[in-house]
Amino acid sequence: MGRMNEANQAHVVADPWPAPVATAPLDATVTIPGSKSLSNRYLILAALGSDPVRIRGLLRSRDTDLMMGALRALGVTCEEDTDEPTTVTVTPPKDGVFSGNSEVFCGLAGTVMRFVPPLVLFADGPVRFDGDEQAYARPMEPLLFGLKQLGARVEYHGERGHLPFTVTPPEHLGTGDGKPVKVRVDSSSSSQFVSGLLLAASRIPDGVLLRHTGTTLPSLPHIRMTMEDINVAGGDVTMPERGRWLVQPRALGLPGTVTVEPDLSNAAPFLGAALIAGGVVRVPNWPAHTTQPGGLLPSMLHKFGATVTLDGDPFDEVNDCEMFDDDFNGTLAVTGGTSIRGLGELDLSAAGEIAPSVAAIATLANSPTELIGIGHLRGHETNRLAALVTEIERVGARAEELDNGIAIEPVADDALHGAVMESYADHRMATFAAMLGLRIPGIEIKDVLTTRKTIPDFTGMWTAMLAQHE
Ligand SMILES: O=C(O)C1=C[C@@H](OP(=O)(O)O)[C@@H](O)[C@H](O)C1
Ligand SMILES: C=C(OP(=O)(O)O)C(=O)O
Repeated sequence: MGRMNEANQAHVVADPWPAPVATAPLDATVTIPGSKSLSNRYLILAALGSDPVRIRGLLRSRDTDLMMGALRALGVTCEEDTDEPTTVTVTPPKDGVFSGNSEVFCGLAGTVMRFVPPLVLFADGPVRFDGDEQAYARPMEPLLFGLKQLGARVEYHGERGHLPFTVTPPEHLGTGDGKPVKVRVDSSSSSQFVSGLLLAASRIPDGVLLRHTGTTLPSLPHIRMTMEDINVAGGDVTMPERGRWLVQPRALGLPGTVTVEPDLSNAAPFLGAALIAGGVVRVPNWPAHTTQPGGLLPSMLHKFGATVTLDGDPFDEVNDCEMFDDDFNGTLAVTGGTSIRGLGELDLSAAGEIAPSVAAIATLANSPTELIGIGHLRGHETNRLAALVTEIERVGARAEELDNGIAIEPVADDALHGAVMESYADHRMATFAAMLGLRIPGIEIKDVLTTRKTIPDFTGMWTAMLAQHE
């Protein structure tokens, strides 16, 4: 049975949270917890190795607790340091074989439901996967189709192509003829199908040749992150052309200690606050080189009208990555101007997960913004395009759903008004509402604790940021 712990429960629903209004320009420094995407990749790669790996700066939130719960169900040990819960040592099963006849609970975590099923290829029996009821709507079929091409059997217990399901490992792995297994999947509804298959592929004898068959491919930085992390773990994965990956068979092993970067997508609401409330917000430990899509934020915030510096150097220079060593970390500082410029058309296909934060800034801009390339957000924690339109209109601004995105038309500040806003069990819809609340009095957010999906204490961090002002 999957472990019943706090992560297995969606969250405790309390009264709506009155979002604080910024009464003075900010002058805040905000330390952002570890990246969800890097934390959960390191946990998977450590589980696929043969020696213990110490992960420092691990995000401790619902999605990473669910990942550790999933790995424990498969026979992996995840042990947190007694005095530092963000340091966790992962020890893979002795013989590299994961425990079958087990159950994994995915909650609403895309990284758990897409990265863990491929581990069943190396298990000694079937594994049943389940999650929050809301997770039943999220697309799964392309990943499971990929696993079938690698020899696994899949049985659906509800709707075909969705949670809950059981994966049974194949009797033999690989082609046996010295050639990589050819796998074709349509990853247009989530990059996580490609990432999940790549993470496991190094352990398939003779390797894997993976091809994406769809016309669009979202979140390419997240796929590059997967490739980089696999290669850091001693793997050999290349992308000879866009939409095609070759994974050589390799024994994986992360370095003995790895350190997780701050979650740059979770930095977005805080940095965006500088534009909305005015003043300056600083985020320490900002990596000059990163595969996180949040690395696109400095240039985006600059276009919205912010002044952006890294360790005091102006944005134009910090954008020139040649200036910095690979492991350079600096303090990113974002200073708001007198008004926010709308961006016209902005393609967010590379960074869909920051769309709600970008939408909040665009709602308070002085001209329209169209966010495009994000049709796949309909399959995120909730249908984010529909949710954003509803919530933007709820406070009196105008928005429209497009085929592949959302058009936002700001209105005069005095046409905006407070409201009790829905969060749809979606951490980013809750932080979106908090951003609007900085400028619109009377916003209350239902179920704000849903932010625990990726931030352990969002309301505490938000209140502390507002307490630091000019
Ligand atoms: O691989 C990852 O860690 C992620 C990939 C993206 O998924 P999609 O490609 O489904 O948007 C992103 O939105 C998600 O938050 C995290
Ligand atoms: C889409 C997201 O999450 P998930 O990893 O559950 O897909 C997100 O965090 O914005």
